[in-house]
Amino acid sequence: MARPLIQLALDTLDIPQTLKLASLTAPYIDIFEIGTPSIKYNGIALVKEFKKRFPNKLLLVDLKTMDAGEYEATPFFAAGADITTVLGVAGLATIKGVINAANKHNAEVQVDLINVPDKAACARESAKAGAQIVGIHTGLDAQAAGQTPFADLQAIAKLGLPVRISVAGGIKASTAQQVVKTGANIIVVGAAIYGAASPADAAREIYEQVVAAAA
Ligand SMILES: O=C([C@H](O)CO)[C@H](O)[C@H](O)COP(=O)(O)O
Repeated sequence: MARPLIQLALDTLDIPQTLKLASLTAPYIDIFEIGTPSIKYNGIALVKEFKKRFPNKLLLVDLKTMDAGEYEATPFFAAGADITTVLGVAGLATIKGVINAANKHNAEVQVDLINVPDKAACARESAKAGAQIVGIHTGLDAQAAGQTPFADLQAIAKLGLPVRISVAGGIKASTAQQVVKTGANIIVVGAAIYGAASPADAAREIYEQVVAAAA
């Protein structure tokens, strides 16, 4: 099996701290994600800064677009985003708008299935519309209420759709192998790395778990 990619969700608001985290963990990370709180707080300048500092990494900007898909996503692709996210609950017109923007910039779209009632239907429609990635996502607030992404990941993986599957929601070293074996192509990790005493060690441990599971 090809090794799934590891995505670091950078949800910290402080720019120097964010860039330091990225530098410390870079050997083990394939995709840097500028998290939703950070992109709202810091804006598009941070996208340009990341592209300049980490030209060899993929960059996902977690816009979680809800409306005006093409209009909102276009400047972020133009600034260097390789992937942006659009909410599944936004509906197909908005999803298609972000796909149009991505296609014009040779970039990709992730449809985030957070809080989508019928995730299978949304994943099918997103794949048909040309999205490259669907995201199984238990958000931070849902995690605090005890929810996990594992059952949804299993259900979507079973569909065998022509999209890559990303999984996010409290993933850590002890659950990394499980999500790889269930069929995730992109493993998103936030708090388990940025909240660790040693983010570099935490990232390396997750990398080793993903490599082992994919072997
Ligand atoms: O997307 C996220 C969340 O909605 C805040 O923007 C997180 O980045 C994502 O859930 C990954 O973080 P962890 O759950 O802490 O691993």
